[in-house]
Amino acid sequence: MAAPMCGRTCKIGPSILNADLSMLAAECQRMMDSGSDYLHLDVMDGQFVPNLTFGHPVVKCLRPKLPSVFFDMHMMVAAPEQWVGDMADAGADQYTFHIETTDDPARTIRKIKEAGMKAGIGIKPKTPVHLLVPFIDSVDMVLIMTVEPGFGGQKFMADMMPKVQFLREHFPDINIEVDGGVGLATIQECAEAGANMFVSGSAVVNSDNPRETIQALRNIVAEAIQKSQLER
Ligand SMILES: O=C(CO)[C@@H](O)[C@H](O)COP(=O)(O)O
Ligand SMILES: [Fe+2]
Repeated sequence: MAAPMCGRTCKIGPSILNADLSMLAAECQRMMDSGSDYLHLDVMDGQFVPNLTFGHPVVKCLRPKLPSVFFDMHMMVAAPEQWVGDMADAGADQYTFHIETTDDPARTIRKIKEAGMKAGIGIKPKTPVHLLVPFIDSVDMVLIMTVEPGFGGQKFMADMMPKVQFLREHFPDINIEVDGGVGLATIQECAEAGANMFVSGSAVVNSDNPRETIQALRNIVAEAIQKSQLER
């Protein structure tokens, strides 16, 4: 299962955005049966991103069918504080908002934690990584988007890796999640840069053998960690 990275475990969390959403619960179960560590659920409101997916009512239906699965909510919404209570009640475990959507990230983080969820903070490709620094110590995870948020199946943006490197160098023990275009051809550079939580959507959901793909992703990450440790 998950491998250690700089004191943090490495985890693979499929995004089900490009799954058959008419069979969402079954698709989520299929991903977990294939060896995933958690599920990354993309919530889009059509305002922050030009796409619309689902909200807390769907999460509320999923939770009893997947009682022990970690739900990593990627909240691509213009008003993240509006949905904190509903998502917590629905059974979300982690609530990741985008720093671009709030005038007071510290207040947003506080509200998420008061609701009993882990807090994640994310940035879009054009947002500089230094804006995250004041909040790193109060969140459970940082999300570095490696595509422009809104859709699955986009091309990985390798020029986001310096953001991951910066964070890992300055904050060796935080959870750093990468999200967007992460697959067999791109996960190595994510791991080498220092990410330890890997969202992979199309690469896993559309795979003929998701279990094999997830295991291959894990192997690439493990090799990258070993290589980086040997080079120290
Ligand atoms: O948040 C998003 C897109 O906005 C991601 O979670 C994607 O859904 C990941 O899918 P792939 O790029 O891996 O296909
Ligand atoms: Fe996402």
